[in-house]
Amino acid sequence: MGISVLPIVVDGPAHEHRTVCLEGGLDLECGVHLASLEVAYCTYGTLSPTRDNAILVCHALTGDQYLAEQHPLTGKPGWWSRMVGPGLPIDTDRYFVVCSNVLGGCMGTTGPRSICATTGKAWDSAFPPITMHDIVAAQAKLIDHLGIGRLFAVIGGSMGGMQALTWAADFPDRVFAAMPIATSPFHSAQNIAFNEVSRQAIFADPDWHDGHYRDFDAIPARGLGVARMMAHITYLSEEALSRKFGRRIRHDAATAVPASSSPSLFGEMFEVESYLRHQGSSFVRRFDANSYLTITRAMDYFDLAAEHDGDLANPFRESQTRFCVVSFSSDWLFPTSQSRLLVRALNRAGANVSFVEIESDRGHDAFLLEEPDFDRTIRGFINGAAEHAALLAGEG
Ligand SMILES: CC(=O)SCCNC(=O)CCNC(=O)[C@H](O)C(C)(C)COP(=O)(O)OP(=O)(O)OC[C@H]1O[C@@H](n2cnc3c(N)ncnc32)[C@H](O)[C@@H]1OP(=O)(O)O
Ligand SMILES: N[C@@H](CCO)C(=O)O
Repeated sequence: MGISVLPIVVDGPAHEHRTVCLEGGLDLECGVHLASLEVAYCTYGTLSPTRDNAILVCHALTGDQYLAEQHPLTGKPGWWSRMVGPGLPIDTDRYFVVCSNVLGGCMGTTGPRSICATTGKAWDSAFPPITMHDIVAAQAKLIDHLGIGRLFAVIGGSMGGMQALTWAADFPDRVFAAMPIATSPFHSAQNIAFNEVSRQAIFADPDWHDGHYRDFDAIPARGLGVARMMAHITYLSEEALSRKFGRRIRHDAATAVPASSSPSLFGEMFEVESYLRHQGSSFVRRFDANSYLTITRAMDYFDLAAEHDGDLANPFRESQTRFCVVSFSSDWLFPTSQSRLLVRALNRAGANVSFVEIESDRGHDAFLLEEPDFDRTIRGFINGAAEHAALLAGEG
């Protein structure tokens, strides 16, 4: 197995960034065999001699492995820097934390930008369709490579929560505790609809070139930017947008973030428009359109009950995993009602499950923000699971 190790940087908890080429490639659910599987990942903390302290953190749709240190493209802190580190709720003094870029991504793990072994060219839009099971299977190969049998915990928000659930369903003996956050056991019709609008925005961009835009030295920046603008609205809430911007007009419209195509009508724009343009244009600088299409599709396919004879309890029967399901009260993208469905199914399956709805008016992305109750919930669940593990070890 080939490994490249990037230097440790000292802007967060001690960590390593690596890309590993995993032998044997990966058989995808669609029937395609990926001859080469590379996984880019970051680790924080130290694996215990008994290898029982590993926490896998799974990222959301546009996240990546830069969990708790500076992002190389944006220069910003890792997306969960406030959650992962020494003494933080996911405490790197106690736990060995792993976060990998998902299969299909664009930050080093095999995805549309990778070279197809058969053609010798980048896959681009010919990258095969993948599922949440494929994403998790690639992570499982990484966890094997790290010599970890059972993960102490798998934690993730949004699409990261879909991965946490898939881990518990596909590898019940390898997950001691699971925390699916702001997520759902299936992607709803409304969410598929939003994804489809995003995809159509990309396809409508004249720089799309059937997904082979890189051959034309182009990127479908307008389409991808609009896709992100639209999606970003779904990550917030009416309250959050009203509080941030209300109906305020941006008076320095001339110097505001430019629109990707047309000028602002009437020479002025609302602050919220400027904000969304900023979100769209900064996203385009860090993400690839084909990865966006690949991963949104994987989310759309996700439906754990449908795969198990229509009963969501089925994948969790016999499960020994401790679950803590977390939702946010103002999350209308992955509403609490979907978490409740999951909790009911876990109860029917006889699983060990707790459920917390965090009061927040900041919408879906609240899981990325400062929410003291949420921090306490994560810390409490991890501590409780550790006590349980110690008890079991004592009994054994
Ligand atoms: C789980 C994972 O894997 S993480 C997923 C990938 N990461 C993300 O999705 C993070 C991107 N998302 C965000 O930044 C989301 O906005 C949030 C909700 C998480 C952050 O919320 P907040 O910290 O409240 O930041 P906010 O939403 O106000 O956005 C701040 C940005 O908007 C800009 N901004 C704010 N107001 C305006 C305005 N009127 N006009 C233009 N830009 C504006 C700020 O300058 C800042 O820009 P920067 O990010 O380039 O520094
Ligand atoms: N804002 C996060 C969560 C979306 O579910 C992301 O872009 O990945």
